[in-house]
Amino acid sequence: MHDIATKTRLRAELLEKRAMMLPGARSEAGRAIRDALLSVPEVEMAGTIAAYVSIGAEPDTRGLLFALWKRGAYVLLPKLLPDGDLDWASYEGPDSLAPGPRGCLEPTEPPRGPGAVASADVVLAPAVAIDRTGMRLGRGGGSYDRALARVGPAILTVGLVYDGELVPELPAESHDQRVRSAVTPSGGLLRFT
Ligand SMILES: Nc1nc2c(c(=O)[nH]1)N(C=O)[C@@H](CNc1ccc(C(=O)N[C@@H](CCC(=O)O)C(=O)O)cc1)CN2
Ligand SMILES: Nc1ncnc2c1ncn2[C@@H]1O[C@H](COP(=O)(O)OP(=O)(O)OP(=O)(O)O)[C@@H](O)[C@H]1O
Repeated sequence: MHDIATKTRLRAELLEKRAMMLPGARSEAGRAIRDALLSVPEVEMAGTIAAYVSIGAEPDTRGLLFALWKRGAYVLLPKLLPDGDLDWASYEGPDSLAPGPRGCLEPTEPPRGPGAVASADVVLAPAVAIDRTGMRLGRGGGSYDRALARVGPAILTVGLVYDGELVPELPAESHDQRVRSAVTPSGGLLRFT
């Protein structure tokens, strides 16, 4: 199979493009994505939302996290486990974060276990690219493949990407989990199902 090599190459190309973005692009994209997500009905209704703290050149999620928290939603954030799986703990504002592995900012609240993601009404996932079927390319740890496999079939899952990262087709391996929607700064929420 060439799929793994294709994914590795695509991931490197797309991350290189992100690294060349102008200063301000991350926060501008983050604001557009925040505004789009805050008006999605499932997000407006959600009691619990699984999200993540952006790192590197990802679209900035910090304003979104703050807005969700201020609105009274229970926000769960991932903590990377040594085997690549994700544990989850609650966000209690910007001061409830501390540096974790791989450049991540992680919640300092007590972890609730890898199964806690199943209690979320909406799950937001980082992505490097998403295709027209919802297939998602991540950082290559398989962390979100494992987390998304625990999420019920009726739950809205959303991949967050820049405009140019919605691509026609990504290679799919058997363990890959699709997201049910993607959000981009210019396109807003795009549902796949
Ligand atoms: N913001 C964010 N949080 C996340 C993820 C993610 O992709 N993004 N993860 C998704 O599974 C999990 C953590 N897994 C990660 C795997 C690899 C790297 C990584 O390659 N880090 C770079 C530095 C960051 C950058 O500059 O882009 C590195 O180590 O070189 C980061 C997180 C859970 N939390
Ligand atoms: N359920 C699982 N249990 C253990 N390992 C897994 C599981 N799912 C995927 N993996 C492993 O994770 C590795 C990376 O897979 P892949 O390239 O699809 O990650 P990704 O979706 O890009 O990354 P991520 O989900 O962390 O953002 C693969 O080697 C795969 O074997």
